Formats: sequence, C-alpha cells, structure tokens
Amino acid sequence: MGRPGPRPRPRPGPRAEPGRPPRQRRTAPGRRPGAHERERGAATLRTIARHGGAWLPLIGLASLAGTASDLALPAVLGRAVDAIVAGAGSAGGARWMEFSAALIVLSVACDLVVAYASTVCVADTTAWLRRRLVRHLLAIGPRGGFETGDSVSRVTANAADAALAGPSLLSVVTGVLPPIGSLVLLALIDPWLAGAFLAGLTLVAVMLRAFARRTADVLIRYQRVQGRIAALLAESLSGVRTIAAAGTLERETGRVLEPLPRLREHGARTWRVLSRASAQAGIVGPLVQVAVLAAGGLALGYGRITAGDLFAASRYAAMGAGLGALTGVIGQLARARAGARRTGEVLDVAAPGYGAEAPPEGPGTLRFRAVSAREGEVTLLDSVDLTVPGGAAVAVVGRSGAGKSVLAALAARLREPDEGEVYLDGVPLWRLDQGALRAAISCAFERPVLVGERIVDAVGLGQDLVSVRAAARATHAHDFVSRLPLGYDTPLAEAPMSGGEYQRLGLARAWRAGRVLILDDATSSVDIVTEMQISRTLTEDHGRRTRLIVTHRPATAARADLVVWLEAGRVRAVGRHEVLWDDARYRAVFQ
Ligand SMILES: Nc1ncnc2c1ncn2[C@@H]1O[C@H](COP(=O)(O)OP(=O)(O)OP(=O)(O)O)[C@@H](O)[C@H]1O
Repeated sequence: MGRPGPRPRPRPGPRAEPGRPPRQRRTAPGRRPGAHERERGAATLRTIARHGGAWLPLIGLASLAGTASDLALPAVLGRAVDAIVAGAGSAGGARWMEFSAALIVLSVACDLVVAYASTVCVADTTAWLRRRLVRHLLAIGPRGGFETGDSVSRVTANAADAALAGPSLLSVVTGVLPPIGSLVLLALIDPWLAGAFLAGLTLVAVMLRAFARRTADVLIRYQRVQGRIAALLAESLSGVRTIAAAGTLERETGRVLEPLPRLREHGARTWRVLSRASAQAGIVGPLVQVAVLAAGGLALGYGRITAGDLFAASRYAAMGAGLGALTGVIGQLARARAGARRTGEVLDVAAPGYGAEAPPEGPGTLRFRAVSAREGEVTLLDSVDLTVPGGAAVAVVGRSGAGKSVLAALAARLREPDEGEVYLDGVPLWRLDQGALRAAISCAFERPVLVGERIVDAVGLGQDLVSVRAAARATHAHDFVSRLPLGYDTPLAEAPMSGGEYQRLGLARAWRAGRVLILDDATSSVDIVTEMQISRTLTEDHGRRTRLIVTHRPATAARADLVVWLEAGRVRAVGRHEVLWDDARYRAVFQ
C-alpha cells in the first residue's frame, strides 16, 4: 500500500471526522424548517441569484433607469402644469411636455429590457440549476433518501421557482426605491408632505413584512405537499401492474390523492394572505394619498407650494404608497425562497468524494476493518472484520434481513461505512479515483434497472459490441438477445424480457469488472439450469477476479471457495460450505 495521499475534500457537513467522508443529514420532508434550514435556504438563494451573472447588472441598471424616470416624471409634469398655469406660453409648456414624453419612452424601454433580460436570466438559471440537481441526485444516489416523484418535482417545478431568485431580489431592491425616492422628493417640495407620507409608509412597511413572512411559510408547505403527491404517484405508477392485478384502483387513487385536502388548505391560505395584503393596500394606499393631499392643500393655501408642486406631490403619494407592485415582487421572491429551500435540501446532501488514486497491483482483495453501518438508530452491520481473498469466489449467506445487501453495497462503495473502513488491495475505497473504482468493482443486482436506448447501450455503457457480446455469452444472455429481431440493437422499450432474462442482462453489464464482481442475489430469478451454467462460468473465472456472491441457494454456496455467514448484522462464521453445513443453524439459513 502506498503512502496515504491527501483525502478528497468532502463537502462541509455536520460530521467530518477524520478518516472517512462525512454523512449529511437533510430536513425531513414535511418537517417545519428551523432557523438553520432557513439560513441554508437563504445561502442557496444567494448562490442561485449570483448565477444570473451578466444579466443581473443589466436588469439592475434598467430597473434603476426606469425608476429614476418614473420618479422624475411627476416633477417634470408638475413643471409643465406650472408653465401652463403661469401662462408662460406654449413653448415653455411644450418643452416640459416633450421632456415628459421622453421620460415615458425611457420608462417603457427600461421595462422592456427588464422583462426580456429577466426572462432569459430565469431560463438560463433554471437550466443550470436543473443540470446541477440531476447530476447531484444521480451522484448521491440512495444516500439522499429522496422519493422519485418528490425528486422530479424539485428538479422541475421547484428549480423553476428558485431560478426567479436573482431578478426577484433585484425587483425588491428596486421596488423600494420609488417609496424612498418619493419621500425624498416630497421632502424637497415641503417637509409636512414628507411627514404625512412617512406615517403612511411605516404602516405599509409593517404590512409588507408580515406579508413576506406569511407567503414564504405557506408556499414552502404547499410545495412540500405537491412533492408528496408526486412521490406517491411515482410509487403507484411503478407498481401499476400490481394495482391492476389486485383490483385496487380506487384505493390507490385515494392513497395518491390523500394529501389533496392539505394542498387545498395551503392554496386557500395563500389566497387569504394575498387577498388580505390587497385589501390592506386598498385601504392604506388611498389613506396615504389623502393625508399627503390634505397637507399639500394646506401648504398650497399658505402659498408654500405651487399648483404644480401639489400635482407632483399627488403623483409621488400614489407611486410611493402603491402596495400592488411590491406585493407582486415580494410574492415572487417568496416563491424563489421556497424553491431555493427545496432545491437546497438536495444540494446540501454530500455527494461521495473520490480520491485520485488507482488501485495498486493486486488480486482484488477486499478487507472490511471494524465496519459498521447504521440507519438512524438501527445498526445494520456491526463491527464487521472480514477479508475476502483476492481471486476467490466468496458466497455471502444469511437469513433475510441479515445485512447481506448492506455488506455488498459497502464493498462496492454504494454506501459509506458509519465506522471502519473498506479496502481494495490495501487502499481505502474512498481514496480511489471514481473511474478506477468503477472499472475495478462492478455490481449486479436482484432487480437491475437497465438504462439506455438499446440493449447494447444498456449492457455496454459505452463498450463496443464485441465486449458486449462476450459479456452476454458469459452470462447466458446472448441466445435470447440474438433471437430478438434487432438483436443487440433492439430498443429496450421493445424488448420483451422475463425477470430472469432481465437479470442476465444486468449480470452482463457488471461482467466488465476488472477485479471484483459483486452479485447481490443477481441470479435469483434465473431458472436452475441457467443458474448452474452461470455459476460454473463464475467458478471457471477462478483467480481472475474476486467474486462476492450474495445467495440464498446452498448449491451456489457449495461451489464457492469460502462462505461468509451473516446473522443480524454480524459475521457469524467464515468457512467452507461443507464444514459449516454440520451446524444445524447454518442449514436452517437455507430452509
Ligand atoms: N436504507 C435503509 N434504511 C433502513 N433500513 C435498511 C436500509 N437498508 C437496509 N435496511 C435494513 O437492514 C437490514 C439488512 O438489510 P439487507 O437488505 O442487507 O438484508 P439482506 O440480508 O440482504 O436480506 P434479503 O436476503 O432479504 O435480501 C434489514 O432489516 C433492512 O430492513
């Protein structure tokens, strides 16, 4: 074994003890997020917002220019009114009117730029975020514990909402400028006007704060229930044949739609929050305007301001107190925040880190040193010390639930040990380069899922047809594939396959293993004769690769060089099958 190199830097997580990559926890779906989750959600929101890149400065500048022209317009119109009232002649009034027209054109142009740039920015960010999520979900695999439908809803709907982050944050910032600008400009016209306006503005600010908090809270609950329905639907669709066979269509429909009342409740709450904000806006807005106009009327009476000033003040009061626009952008920001929290929950789960090492020359010896695996409080494997000799065929047996699949997953680094270490030819698995690890160790499962367009893609995963055929011959899949009209080019969706045939293709896919081939009940659906043939092929493979074979069949255990007998997450014994067979409890494992 070479000198240990630097360990790949894992993503920060709650546990980063030296010696093994950290496991991360995530917010349990449905649980109300605490301050920590909200903080992480805010951090995700900022990361997503920053992705807007070049579009955000453009949106910001256009919004600022639009706001400036909106703020200048009442003052300019006021000057036009004063020019007309003073009878300064059509030329003075006309000049102010032209200026006003130019400001209106500028404002419309800015709105167009903001709308276009925001659309492109959101589309870009959505695509980027979806790519990140898909890659990350596939990288973390079952570690994340996200249900299929829920993951789909996070990648589709929630990512699109989260992508609103940049433009909606900017909209909020630029949205508060008109009230602030109005306040300053009113103060310039007359301090009393600003005083009346400020009193109303404080009320508006309190209402907006409550609106923002309530909306974000309701939206996250709504999205969670949506995700739950999606998860239940995906689960049902994957078992659609069973449902049809059992005649439980009605019951299943009820089960999938069971959260619907909660969705309706959250939808109704969203509507109530929005309608309350609109009603408050409907009352406070005109009140602020009336207060400013009353103060303005008095100021005009005392001769402190002109008629044009009063006109401008009325426009500023309307612009600054208009809650409608701000409730819209705050609602959008709340959607982005909820989406960011849901997508952040996925991105916060640490993907396994890989090292940069290739395994040293070796026969494919696997060593488990004090390996434990847990799920919550439950111990699945307890301090397993085990050496699987390089080149040997080793059967793993035990009663159902003994921990055989967990052991197989640890051997392939499909899960991380909670304690201890797994080594391949003396090197901890986490230190191996991802490509080298996958080239060295392959897995075949009881229920393989074949992915790809055609059979050759699903089995070969990029290998040429010659290698695919060789693997299919070795695993007794070649005959039935050859009988298909398009052979290896048959689209998977059009290839009628039995469970055993499917398993043989899964086995053929794993056959590429350079050093260790792990079979987790991978021939359980194959008929006895074919299984014996596969088993013989595996035995003939002697010395070339290590084979770890999880099995329930005594014949397979008998052909193995060594048997590992697991019981309740512990190694009960290791030895030859014929020796272990003397023990009645060992024999009982196969009954
Ligand atoms: N992700 C998980 N979360 C919770 N419990 C788990 C998880 N994976 C496995 N277990 C539990 O760990 C125990 C061992 O599971 P494992 O699949 O390794 O059993 P097994 O020996 O392969 O059984 P079988 O022969 O039935 O396939 C079982 O009790 C199982 O319920």
